[in-house]
Amino acid sequence: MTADTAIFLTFDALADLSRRILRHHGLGPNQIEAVTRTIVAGERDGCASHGAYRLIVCAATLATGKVIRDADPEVCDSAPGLARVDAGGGYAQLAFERGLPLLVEKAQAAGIAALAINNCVHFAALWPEIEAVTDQGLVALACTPSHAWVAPAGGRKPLFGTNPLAFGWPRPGPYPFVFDFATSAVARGEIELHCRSGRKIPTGWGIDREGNDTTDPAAALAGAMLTFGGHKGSALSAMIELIAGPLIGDMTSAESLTADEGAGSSPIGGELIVAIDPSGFLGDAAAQHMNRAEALFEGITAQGARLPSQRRFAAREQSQERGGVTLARTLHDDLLRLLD
Ligand SMILES: NC(=O)C1=CN([C@@H]2O[C@H](COP(=O)(O)OP(=O)(O)OC[C@H]3O[C@@H](n4cnc5c(N)ncnc54)[C@H](OP(=O)(O)O)[C@@H]3O)[C@@H](O)[C@H]2O)C=CC1
Ligand SMILES: O=C(O)C1=NCCCC1
Repeated sequence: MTADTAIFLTFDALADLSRRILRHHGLGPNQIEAVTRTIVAGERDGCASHGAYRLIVCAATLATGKVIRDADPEVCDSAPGLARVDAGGGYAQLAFERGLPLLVEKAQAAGIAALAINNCVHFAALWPEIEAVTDQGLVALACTPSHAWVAPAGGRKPLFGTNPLAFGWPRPGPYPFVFDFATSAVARGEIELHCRSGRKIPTGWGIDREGNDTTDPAAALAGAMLTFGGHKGSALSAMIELIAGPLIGDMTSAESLTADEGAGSSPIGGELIVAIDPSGFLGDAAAQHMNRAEALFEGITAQGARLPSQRRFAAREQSQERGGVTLARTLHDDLLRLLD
């Protein structure tokens, strides 16, 4: 492992760098803005695997020709509780932004609604979307398949994606309750970052091509990743394959990898987002019951345990105080090279 120095970038400077890189690699203006918002948010919140590093992945994906660069997502009002966005082969971020108002309107009208994003390229963390829904006072759930990189518990060959599952609950104050995790032991991006910086990975994250435990990140990327929590993460991962794949008429992770044809793009397929309005079940009693939920959070933190996203929100506050983010110089250099 080699020592690395750091470089400070204001939020505007990082957004500007992101725009320049994405433009240089041919992405259209609306797509650039939506992607840039999540890149900056990820880095601001200390999410190294889904922040500025993703610009390297975006550039590689754009080079494969698998992203429709100027895709213009189309929203479709498909049923009283259902909305769809056809992402048109572009990134999921713009599709989500276009579909959000209809999802919120439907959840507020019916108490619950679901948004299916179809035909998108997905590389993002799910919490920005979750927070966009909880900002409207709604409970949120989101998931998406990826590429077949993860062995089912008891198996040794990749079948599932790293399939993130994210949940959000609106709370008084600035921050909702949010968790957002891969159903693999860790996001693939985290293993890629270990590979970049020459760090070993813990056992339990992946196995090599021969099915042996490995601490070598490159061997795990070439072999198979493992689910978190054994058969439990495996079952959740299967659920995500189903409800954000066939249920919404989109690809499983295995189908996404086949469609990739070895090009090395980010996953292609769909995402499912569900929004629930607490007053749908509770009417005027919603506030009273939402207060009871606060006792649960208090019960967690009173034991010295932390809430999921607490680290991320602390990182956000620190970034906001400083007005920007700190990037490893090696990463910054690699990003600048993307402009050559
Ligand atoms: N688009 C895609 O296809 C994919 C995207 N991803 C994204 O990758 C990201 C990282 O995933 P993953 O590596 O699994 O994430 P982590 O394991 O780092 O974190 C998962 C969640 O657990 C929380 N958490 C971590 N440690 C604790 C703790 N000690 N106590 C309480 N909560 C804790 C985190 O909060 P905190 O952030 O505060 O630490 C976070 O909400 C996610 O945002 C996910 O959406 C992953 C797979 C595929
Ligand atoms: O880190 C991961 O795992 C992934 N992130 C973006 C999309 C592919 C999987």
